[in-house]
Amino acid sequence: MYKVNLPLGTRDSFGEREKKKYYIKAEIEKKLLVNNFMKVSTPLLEHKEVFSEFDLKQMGTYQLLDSNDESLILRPDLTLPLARFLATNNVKLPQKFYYVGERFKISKALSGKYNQMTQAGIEIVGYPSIRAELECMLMINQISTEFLEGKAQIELGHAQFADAILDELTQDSKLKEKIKNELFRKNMPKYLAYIDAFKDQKVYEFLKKWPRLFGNISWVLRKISEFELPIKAQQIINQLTQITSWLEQLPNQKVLLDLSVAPPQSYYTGITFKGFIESISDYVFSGGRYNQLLENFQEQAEPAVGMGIDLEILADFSDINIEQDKKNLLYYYPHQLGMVNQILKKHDLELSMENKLEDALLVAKRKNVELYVIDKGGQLQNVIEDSFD
Ligand SMILES: N[C@@H](Cc1c[nH]c[nH+]1)C(=O)O
Repeated sequence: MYKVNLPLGTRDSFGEREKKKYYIKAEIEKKLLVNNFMKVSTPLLEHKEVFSEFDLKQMGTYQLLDSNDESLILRPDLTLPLARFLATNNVKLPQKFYYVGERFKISKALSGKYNQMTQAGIEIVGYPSIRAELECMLMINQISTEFLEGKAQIELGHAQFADAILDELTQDSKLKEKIKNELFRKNMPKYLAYIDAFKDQKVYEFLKKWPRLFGNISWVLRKISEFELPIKAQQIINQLTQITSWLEQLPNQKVLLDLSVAPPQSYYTGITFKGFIESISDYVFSGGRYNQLLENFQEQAEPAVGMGIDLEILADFSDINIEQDKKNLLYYYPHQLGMVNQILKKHDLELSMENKLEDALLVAKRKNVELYVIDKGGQLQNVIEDSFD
């Protein structure tokens, strides 16, 4: 017997779930194509170096060897392959791109998570304007409204906020990393021990409150206004305050702010955002600005903003109902195949699979649809049950 069980962390997806996923994917793609996003498909496999940005072991990537014993990676992320693509193809910038594809990460055993996920994503490259971030957030709001009953909340952050605070305190980059680490993990005892060194400084009051500065946006902004921050940090706060006031105009959109969280990806350099629904821990949307990333692949940096959209979560948690019209059936004889071909161009019919007309009729009755046959003149005839009596 062949082995029939699947590798750990993988699954078959089929039937209603797969239909829902396909529908959502198609709707998102349609929206992006009409908005002039260019579709890009890159391979599942890339050279290891494309992901130098990541700690591949910690991330849990699949590594394979090609015929030259060279390490290849099953992509854990689709933004880095797109950056590699831009450096190797002469595509005109600025430009908006999108992709839909599989990504792979080995999750912890028994975590209940899958190692292969379909992700859609957009990358808006070459535009320094805040309009790039706003377009992503508008899209989160629209997808949430269409597929998640408006339940997705947006959580804003900034990849440089922590450095903007810590750069004013110390030049010791190792210490800065340690403080950030404990702050992001909300490990209070260790965090407090590290910041003790700055007890005599004005910013110490802020440092003590920092790990708790997340949640309702007006609450966080009110709290933070009690402190005098370094100029760069204050500029970030001003920018986030401004964006928040714009986001308030989106229908039904809850917005949160987290100033003590690690940026979702190491390559972000500016505003970051995640979209989540309350009942689940994984994010449906995750993105941010990454102005330096392209410099790793080519000479010139490019301003860029992008986000990933988790199609698995959308398929699992969307309650859209994909109503399918019931199709009437066509019973035909194999020698009528040419006529069938003509008829299907004009009529929306499903072909009966039964060999016998009476069986086809039984199926049609069970499905509560009409049954048609093709008469000698090539015309459709509705089959009336009495004809069998
Ligand atoms: N690649 C990121 C999402 C993203 C796209 N563009 C920028 N960020 C992720 O998977 O989290």
